[in-house]
Amino acid sequence: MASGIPIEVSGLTKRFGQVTAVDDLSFRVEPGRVTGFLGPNGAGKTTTLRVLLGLERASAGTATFGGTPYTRLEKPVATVGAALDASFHPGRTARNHLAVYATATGIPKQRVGEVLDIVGLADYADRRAGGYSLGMRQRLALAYTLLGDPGVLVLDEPINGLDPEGIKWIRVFLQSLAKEGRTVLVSSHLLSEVQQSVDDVVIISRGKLVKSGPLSSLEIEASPSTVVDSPDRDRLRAALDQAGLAYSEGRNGFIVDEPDPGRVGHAAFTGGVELNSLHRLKSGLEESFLTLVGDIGPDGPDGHPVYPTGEEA
Ligand SMILES: Nc1ncnc2c1ncn2[C@@H]1O[C@H](COP(=O)(O)OP(=O)(O)OP(=O)(O)O)[C@@H](O)[C@H]1O
Repeated sequence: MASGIPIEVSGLTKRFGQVTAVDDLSFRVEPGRVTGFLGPNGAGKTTTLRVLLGLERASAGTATFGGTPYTRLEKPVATVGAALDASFHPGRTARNHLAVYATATGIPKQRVGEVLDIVGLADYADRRAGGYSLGMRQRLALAYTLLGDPGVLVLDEPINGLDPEGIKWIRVFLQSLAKEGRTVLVSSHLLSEVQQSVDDVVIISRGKLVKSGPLSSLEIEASPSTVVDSPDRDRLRAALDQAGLAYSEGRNGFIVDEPDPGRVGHAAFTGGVELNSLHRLKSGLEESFLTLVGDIGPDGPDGHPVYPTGEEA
C-alpha cells in the first residue's frame, strides 16, 4: 500500500462563466482518518473533487496531494483511488470492467480477484453489471478505487442509495481503510448519512468553507444551544461578545453555546439588536449542520421568526 498523504486545498476558486462554484476554499484532509466532505446540493463538492483530480483547471488556488497536483503525481493510480461519476457498461461483468482497467493502468490481473473479495462482490463478479443493484454498483466503484492499492481514497457520495446493511458494511470498511493509514475523503450532502462513518468534517456552502475539524467539535455545537439571527449581524455579534457568549456563525444565524434562548434574547435586547430568529436548537447534530450550511432556515415555514415555545428542547 502507498502511504497516506494529506489532501491540501488552498485558496481554491473555480468559476464557470458567471457562476463561482468554489470560492477561495481552503482545508486539509489528514491520513489515518475518514473525512466527510459535506454540503447541500450545488455547494461545490463535485467541482472541488474534479479540480483535485485534475479533471478541471482551477481559476485560482491549488488542490494537491501533499503538495503535488494529481496531474504531476509519479504513480497516480497507486497514489489516489477515486470514484467520481462511476458508470458501467450494462453488458459487461464486474470482473471484466476491472480487468480492462487493470490492464490499461499496468496493474497485475490477480489484483482484480483481490479487490472483488475485499468489497464483497466475488460471488457476483461474473454477472453483468446491468443487473446490479445500486449497492452492488457502489461496491464495484469502490473496487475500482482500490485496484492500485492507493494511500488516498476520494469517494463521491459512496453511501447514497445503500440499504441499511450496505451502510453498516461501508462504515466498517471506510474505518478499516483509515486504520491502515490511508487518507479517506467521502462526499455527501447529508450529515446524517455519514455521521457514524467519519472522524472529521469539511463543510461547505455556496462554494465557501463553513467549518472543518473533528466531528466532535460539531457535536459540541449541537449540545443544548440556541440559534439566533438578526438583520444586523454585526450588532448581534457585538452583543453576544459583550455578554460573553460563545458562538459559531453559519448562513442561517449564530449557534450560541447557551441552552436558554431567554438569556440570548436578553443579550440582544441589552445590545439594542433587532432579532428575526431566536430558538433553541432542536434536533442536535443535523440541525446544527443545516444552520451552518443554510439549507433550511430556523424560521418557520411561512418565513416568520420562530420564538421559543418551551417545547423544543
Ligand atoms: N460545468 C459547469 N458549468 C457551469 N456551472 C457548473 C458546472 N459544474 C458545476 N456548476 C455549478 O457550480 C455549482 C456547484 O456545483 P457542484 O456540482 O460542484 O456542487 P455539489 O456540491 O457537488 O452538488 P451535488 O451534490 O448536487 O453534485 C452549481 O451551481 C453548479 O450548477
